[in-house]
Amino acid sequence: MSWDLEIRDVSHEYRGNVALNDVSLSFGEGEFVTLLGPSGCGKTTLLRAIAGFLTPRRGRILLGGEEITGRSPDRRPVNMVFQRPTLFPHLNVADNIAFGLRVERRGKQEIARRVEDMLGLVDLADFGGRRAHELSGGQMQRVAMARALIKRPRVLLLDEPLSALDLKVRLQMEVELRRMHRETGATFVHVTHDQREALALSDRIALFDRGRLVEFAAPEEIYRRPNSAFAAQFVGDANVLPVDLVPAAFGMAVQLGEVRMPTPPDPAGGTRTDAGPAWLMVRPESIRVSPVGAGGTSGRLRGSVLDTAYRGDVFSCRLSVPGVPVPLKAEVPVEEGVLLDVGADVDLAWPPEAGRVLPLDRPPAVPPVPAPTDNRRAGRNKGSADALA
Ligand SMILES: Nc1ncnc2c1ncn2[C@@H]1O[C@H](COP(=O)(O)OP(=O)(O)OP(=O)(O)O)[C@@H](O)[C@H]1O
Repeated sequence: MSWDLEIRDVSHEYRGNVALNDVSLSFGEGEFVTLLGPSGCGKTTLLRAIAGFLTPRRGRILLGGEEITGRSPDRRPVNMVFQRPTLFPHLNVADNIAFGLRVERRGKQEIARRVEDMLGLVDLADFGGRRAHELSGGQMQRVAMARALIKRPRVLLLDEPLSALDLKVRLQMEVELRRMHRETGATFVHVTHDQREALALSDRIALFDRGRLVEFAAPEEIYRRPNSAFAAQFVGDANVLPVDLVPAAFGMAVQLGEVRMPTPPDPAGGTRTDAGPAWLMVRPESIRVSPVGAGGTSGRLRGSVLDTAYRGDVFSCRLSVPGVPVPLKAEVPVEEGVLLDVGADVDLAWPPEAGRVLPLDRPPAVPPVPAPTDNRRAGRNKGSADALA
């Protein structure tokens, strides 16, 4: 039997406040799926409905082909790990992990064997005798994982389990989570609003916006070929630029500010034929920035540097382009040594396939373009933030 998890037409409101709006999704057995989206978009509500902590107003949830929508949490092969683990303070790590099996009245030997397996799985083999207050945040979260996994759930629900941890521990735990997922073979359903974490962990990402599922695809697909301006901006913070599609000699052209360019090739094979406003998506790392006239880019698209931030391997910079109401974000590799003085004029270019035309579904949140500054103080981070200092 296959333990696929199916969410069918699920909607939920809290006293008239819509949290989930007709969501349908199915996860294959053993998949690692992340529910991603901004705060309040309904991720936790869906997780709680899968766990059995709430029954959605409408729709059905099936596991292995069997309906579990109204079943109590203890009667579904599902377990949950919370953002902040609550371990029993009077029990040591091994007893905390064993707790669920003791409630099930399993034999002593079986419990001891399974606890040992779990301590190994979460890499805490020598920690069985410690108390909760003798553990770091990351170690507590590992104990919580072991406690949830010891009952061999078919589905493990993870409610932002890494968000309270330091960045370094979080990165380490990401690797560990993937390993635990591989070793247990359970379906992992993980909630986060951190798009970087979702990209790093998931087989597929379900992206939510205001209670609706807006995209469900593999990380690379969402990153490279998002289907909406919202997805492009939420995952990876792409440039989403207002453009006009205008008829040209062969098909359509894209009018960006004062520059007209060919429409990017559409990987789906379709060709846009409807003229009018649209969004053009370009990732910051796809934009090549060069001094005016250099590198044969012929200066079709010219901008000036608004500000820069040194990030170790790249300079993140924002550029103002005439006729474009939002700043363009670009990442310039440090070794290219491009002079990025604030106010400097630069040529911008990107390969045609790096652009993507998106429908005008919803205006992305657009920060106003700050006035260029001529602040040229020494130091690597330059620009409008300095001007405020
Ligand atoms: N118990 C509740 N009573 C009333 N409204 C609620 C309740 N729980 C959640 N909501 C509302 O339902 C919507 C969805 O909430 P939910 O917690 O599912 O979002 P989320 O995406 O998990 O957000 P976050 O990332 O902040 O946890 C929000 O508008 C929230 O205010």
